[in-house]
Amino acid sequence: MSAVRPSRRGVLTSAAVVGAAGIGAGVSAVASRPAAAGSPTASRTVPFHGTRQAGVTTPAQDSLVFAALDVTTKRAGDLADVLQRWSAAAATMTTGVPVGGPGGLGGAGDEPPQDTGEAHELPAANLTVTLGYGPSLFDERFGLADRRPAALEELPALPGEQLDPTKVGGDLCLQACADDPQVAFHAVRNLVRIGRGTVRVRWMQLGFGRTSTTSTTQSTPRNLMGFKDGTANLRAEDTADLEKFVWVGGQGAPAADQDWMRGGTYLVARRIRMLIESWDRASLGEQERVIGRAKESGAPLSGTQEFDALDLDKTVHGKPAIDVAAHVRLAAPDTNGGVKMLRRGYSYTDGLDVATGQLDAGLFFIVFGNDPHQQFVPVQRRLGTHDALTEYLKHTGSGIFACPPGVQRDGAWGEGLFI
Ligand SMILES: C=CC1=C(C)c2cc3[nH]c(cc4nc(cc5[nH]c(cc1n2)c(C)c5CCC(=O)O)C(CCC(=O)O)=C4C)c(C)c3C=C
Ligand SMILES: [Fe+2]
Repeated sequence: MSAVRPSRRGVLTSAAVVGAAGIGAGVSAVASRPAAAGSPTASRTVPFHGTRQAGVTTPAQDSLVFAALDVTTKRAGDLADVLQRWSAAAATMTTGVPVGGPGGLGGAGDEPPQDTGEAHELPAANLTVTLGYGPSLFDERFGLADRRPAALEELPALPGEQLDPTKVGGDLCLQACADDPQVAFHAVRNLVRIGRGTVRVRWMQLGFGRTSTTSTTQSTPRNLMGFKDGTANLRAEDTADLEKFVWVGGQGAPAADQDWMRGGTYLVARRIRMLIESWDRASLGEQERVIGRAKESGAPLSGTQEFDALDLDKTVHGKPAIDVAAHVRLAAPDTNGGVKMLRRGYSYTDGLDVATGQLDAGLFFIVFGNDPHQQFVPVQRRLGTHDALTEYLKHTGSGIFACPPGVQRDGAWGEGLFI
């Protein structure tokens, strides 16, 4: 019998998780169930309750299930009820326990069990569930028009995007992340089931590998272009920058214009298809010029080590070491008025695009910030116009959501708005 060796990424993540206990929406080392063999991180739990929602600064887990939903009722009370039931179910599932408690898979033989069952005996796998409200939730249906924060405005049309109308918007979003894809899927599936009759899924995206680092304890993963992604990201340990750029009303950030959003953040999601076949035909030199970093080491083309700072003024044989159209030059805070963001995206594939015979795969880009129209939007405008990477990308899905602050132990999602 061959022993199953934990993957290198798994080992690193495990160490990371232990080291990161207490950071941000802290990861607790309390195991709710025995860890599955060969799965060193799987028994870890991330507390659902706290001052911040989990799933923002939590060390990025391996898998994502993202769902945008529409509210199908006009009764605010029905939605409040679902949000309360969602809070209880999410709190339970994040400890590795079925919806409805330890007996949630059983019950009366003539009724469906409270829990669908596919995560039974799987560990909690660092499951986090993060809720967001879309701008459309603040239309006339629930009388919330004057409660919409100014920053929660629909994204404008952006250069070069080719959005699929079936992958845009949503009244609500649920971001479930876990180190086991079945645990993440189980969470969204059960919440959708609880919401039946009040909410319905508008669009959904599965992600299978993190493309960012959100803690100094994590190693840098690679995206589907084969490049290290997340090197220059904001991290849970960058507390002053998180206050300034991520948390609404944080120190050094603009004041919150709605009390219910203080301590929350905004999530922008972009489904970005990579034109993988073209990329794979590009030479190594061209790929590195386009990104502005070396493929193997991840070092900026102006340096030698992954974490060397970008030197945008350095020239080699009279030419900029980092090309004028390189992605990192055009995305860097130094060339964008100092703007920073917390990237927390995932690789995705939806198999074959039968219309073209090419792979439908790329990056499900998720970014958190306290003022997306001054952060994501201007940077993306610039990238969409000048970035050499744009030739290899197609933005096909999009959404913006306000993620309220965390839920206290005796509280529920929807507080300050519906409850
Ligand atoms: C609007 C913001 C951004 C989008 C959209 C975006 C898409 C995107 N990025 C990569 C690959 C890499 N990005 C890298 C760095 C990087 N990207 C952004 C912003 C967006 N990227 C920022 C702010 C940065 C950091 C720049 C800096 O300060 O140096 C890198 C380099 C490694 C890293 O620092 O993370 C890669 C690689 C892809 C493939 C992509 C769309 C599919
Ligand atoms: Fe990028």
